[in-house]
Amino acid sequence: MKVAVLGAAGGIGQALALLLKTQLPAGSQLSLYDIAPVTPGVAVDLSHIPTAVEVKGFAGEDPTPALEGADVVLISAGVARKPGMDRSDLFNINAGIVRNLIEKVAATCPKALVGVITNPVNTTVAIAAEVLKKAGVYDKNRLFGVTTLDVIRSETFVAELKGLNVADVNVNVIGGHSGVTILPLLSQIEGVSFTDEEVASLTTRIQNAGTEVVEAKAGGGSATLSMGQAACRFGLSLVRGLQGEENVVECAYVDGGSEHAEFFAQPVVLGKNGVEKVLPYGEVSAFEASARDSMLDTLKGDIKLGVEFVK
Ligand SMILES: NC(=O)C1=CN([C@@H]2O[C@H](COP(=O)(O)OP(=O)(O)OC[C@H]3O[C@@H](n4cnc5c(N)ncnc54)[C@H](O)[C@@H]3O)[C@@H](O)[C@H]2O)C=CC1
Ligand SMILES: O=C([O-])CC(=O)C(=O)O
Repeated sequence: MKVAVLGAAGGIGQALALLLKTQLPAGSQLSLYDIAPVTPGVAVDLSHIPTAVEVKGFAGEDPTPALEGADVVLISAGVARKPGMDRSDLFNINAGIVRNLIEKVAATCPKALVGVITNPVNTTVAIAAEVLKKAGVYDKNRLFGVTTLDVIRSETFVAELKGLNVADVNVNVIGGHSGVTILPLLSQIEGVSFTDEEVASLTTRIQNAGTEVVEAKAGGGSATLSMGQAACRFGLSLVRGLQGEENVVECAYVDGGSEHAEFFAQPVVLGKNGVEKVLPYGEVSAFEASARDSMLDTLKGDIKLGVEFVK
């Protein structure tokens, strides 16, 4: 199994690479690429950790050598937010970065499962899809916006609030990955009840959790360590699916035939070809139905921006 990380010298990339070096199945290859010249050094550094995962690092303008033979590609290349910025403020720089990297994916490893972390995810995934379509290699089951950070945050915050063992808490988060498009389905959590005030404040906290980190880091970037963990969880789930494990389920932002929007985050079963099945997200409360319906204009606008960028 070969996993490539693009943006591997960055805050997320290095955390993710470390976790993958220690957690990928024995015999895997980890391929690290970033424009930063330090990247081969990051790979040498990681290669001294005694696990049966081979690490190689590549720097420079062309990601092709890093992508050859990749089964999974995780992309965190791009710029991160500073206080006062919205995720959509990253579009001007990150749209072009994602487009260029996906062009190389299309040419080098078109069958790879691709997880896009780079913000604004609602838009960069639409860009990736359009680039893959242009190249004639688009397979909607192989492209994912990584929204796992919203899931692990929801699980953490719910467990804290209710005094639960976080390992027992599972939360589906649907929609997209910014502001009001992030919708945790708190009403579905088994054995837990919330007051209306708790639902409203917890939902807002989960939607603004990225900003919470951006402000706390005071100009030093956005979430990197929790995102490294989230991306590792998602990447390992992609690998487990590819290896034929059954019942691997994650929420992800996919082109899954949703009635709501062209791309929509919801639970999917992962398998040998990526998305094996899109699962219904189940019953929602009146609060959640209203939040879902009122996010759709924003989400569709974000998607349209990505489609138009490539056209
Ligand atoms: N999906 C999600 O839940 C989350 C997404 N993010 C996003 O992830 C992205 C990366 O964040 P960080 O790692 O904190 O940023 P960072 O600035 O620490 O790292 C980004 C890396 O990308 C590299 N890079 C820039 N252009 C490149 C290119 N053309 N090819 C290859 N590498 C390139 C840079 O050299 C740098 O090493 C940001 O867009 C951020 O908003 C951050 C947190 C959560
Ligand atoms: O908020 C940001 O800019 C980074 C991000 O996507 C998150 O932490 O959820």
